[in-house]
Amino acid sequence: MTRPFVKMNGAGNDFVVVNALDRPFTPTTEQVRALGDRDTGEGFDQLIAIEPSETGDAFMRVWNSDGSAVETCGNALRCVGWMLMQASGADTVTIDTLGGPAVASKPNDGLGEFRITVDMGAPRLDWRQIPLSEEMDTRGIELQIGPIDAPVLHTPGAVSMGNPHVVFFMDHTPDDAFVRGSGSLIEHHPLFPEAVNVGFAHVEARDRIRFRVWERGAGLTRACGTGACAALVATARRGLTDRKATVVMDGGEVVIDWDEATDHVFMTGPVEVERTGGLPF
Ligand SMILES: N[C@H](CCC[C@H](N)C(=O)O)C(=O)O
Repeated sequence: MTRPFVKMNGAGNDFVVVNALDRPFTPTTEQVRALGDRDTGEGFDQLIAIEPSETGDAFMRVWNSDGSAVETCGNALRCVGWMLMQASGADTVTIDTLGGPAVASKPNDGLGEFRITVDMGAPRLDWRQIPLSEEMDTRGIELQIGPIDAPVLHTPGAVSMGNPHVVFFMDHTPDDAFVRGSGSLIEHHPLFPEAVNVGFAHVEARDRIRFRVWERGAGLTRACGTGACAALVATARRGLTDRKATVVMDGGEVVIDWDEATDHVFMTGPVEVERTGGLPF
């Protein structure tokens, strides 16, 4: 019995999204890796399953392309939110994740129907919530990165959006070699017991960040929604940006607004449907 899926992306971060509302979907790590292979499988950054939820409109389960099951995925929350609103006609939906609930809504920003706003909830900023393996001020953590002695990599910020992020404050936009080399070295650094998504934020203005990312379990991707949220929070905490900024990533841009009254982070950005298909299980 094949399982239909929709291939989607949010700012170029791409997903295979399967419907598990009527039938459980429990892929093995090897099956996820095989599906994620861009040469021999469907190819994706993350595999997403929409499951029933007791408390929300649906539960979103996330696997990285390396097969690791993770807490949440910001760009996928926009895609799943769009799908659920298309199916129900609702203007807002609540999506539960292992990283906490998120509320997706239509931004009505006059920029068309393929844009969704997600209330990502409050950032988690205590060292134990990232988590880090020792107590530190998460506005600027002390990170020794082996052979790399690049001053630009000193005292990054650490933020959790339900998943762990470290954000480096760059004076330029790094090239692929730097993102791959530094990101792959830092992703499994012992300071991060659950590993970490590695972001590089080049603040171009108080309301504009050029952001590149090496994702935990997926490598260099064209965008990372939770990473964009973490970048805004980390740069705002350092006084480098206002609490609202456009985050420009390789595959597109999102607007991140860290609301002072609620402490919630709101992300608005694009959704794209690429194609449909069927999985063999
Ligand atoms: N690689 C992430 C999961 C996907 C997050 C990203 N694609 C997003 O849009 O937030 C992690 O291991 O925490």
